[in-house]
Amino acid sequence: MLELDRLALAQGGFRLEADLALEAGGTVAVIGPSGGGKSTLLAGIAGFLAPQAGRVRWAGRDLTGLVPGARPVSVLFQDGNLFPHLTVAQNVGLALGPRLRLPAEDRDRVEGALARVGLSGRGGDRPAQLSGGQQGRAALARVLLSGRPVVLLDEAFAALGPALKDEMLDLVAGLVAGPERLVLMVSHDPGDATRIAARTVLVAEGRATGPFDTADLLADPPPALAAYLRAPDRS
Ligand SMILES: Nc1ncnc2c1ncn2[C@@H]1O[C@H](COP(=O)(O)OP(=O)(O)OP(=O)(O)O)[C@@H](O)[C@H]1O
Repeated sequence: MLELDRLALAQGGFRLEADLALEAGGTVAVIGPSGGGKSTLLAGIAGFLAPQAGRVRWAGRDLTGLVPGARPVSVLFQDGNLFPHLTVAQNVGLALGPRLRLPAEDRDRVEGALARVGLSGRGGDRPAQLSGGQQGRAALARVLLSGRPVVLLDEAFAALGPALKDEMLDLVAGLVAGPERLVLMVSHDPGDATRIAARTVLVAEGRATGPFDTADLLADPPPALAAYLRAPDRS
């Protein structure tokens, strides 16, 4: 379980409070108005942003004082998930540590992770030789190989076309979001939440609240979310 215990996060003059708990297993969508604090929330969980108050716990372990690399957390952003000068295999292998020359056993594990995301035999390529969707798959392979149970996706697939994005979401639901893991997915598209996230956290008006049943929340949204969902351009 991920616990955000009376957490208070601040960026400049912006302040976000969160006091909620999320059971492991499956995907939780994070939705809310632009500038509402979704990325701030993920930064607080990942450890990029130290809280003003409160604790972050995973499986009962207090993560609050830990640097990002020491947390059981993987993060995927919209861009910049792969180092362009490294091969795909080296990028994926970073999940096992900072070494670029991996022992044979680890090379096998990298190849196994690539196979799971449909990239068998592409380990020697550079990221630029892969399509956008394939780059997303390679980043997911690194998440899988890292074995870190909390996976944060911050608009990770927003740049992909609708069909490719759905493919990536299904890959997340099928491969990443196992019973021991928790995937938190920021998205501007309520359809993403409906597709793979049974639960949703709402981030609006300075608070992260929930989790709510996704279908219930979208069927009867509170005013701040309703106004956002009605907006013609939610990006
Ligand atoms: N580095 C920063 N310094 C000062 N203020 C910041 C910083 N980063 C974010 N903010 C402010 O914090 C607030 C929340 O931003 P955040 O990026 O968390 O929102 P968001 O919900 O992820 O937005 P979007 O959906 O547009 O990506 C905004 O008002 C933003 O201007």
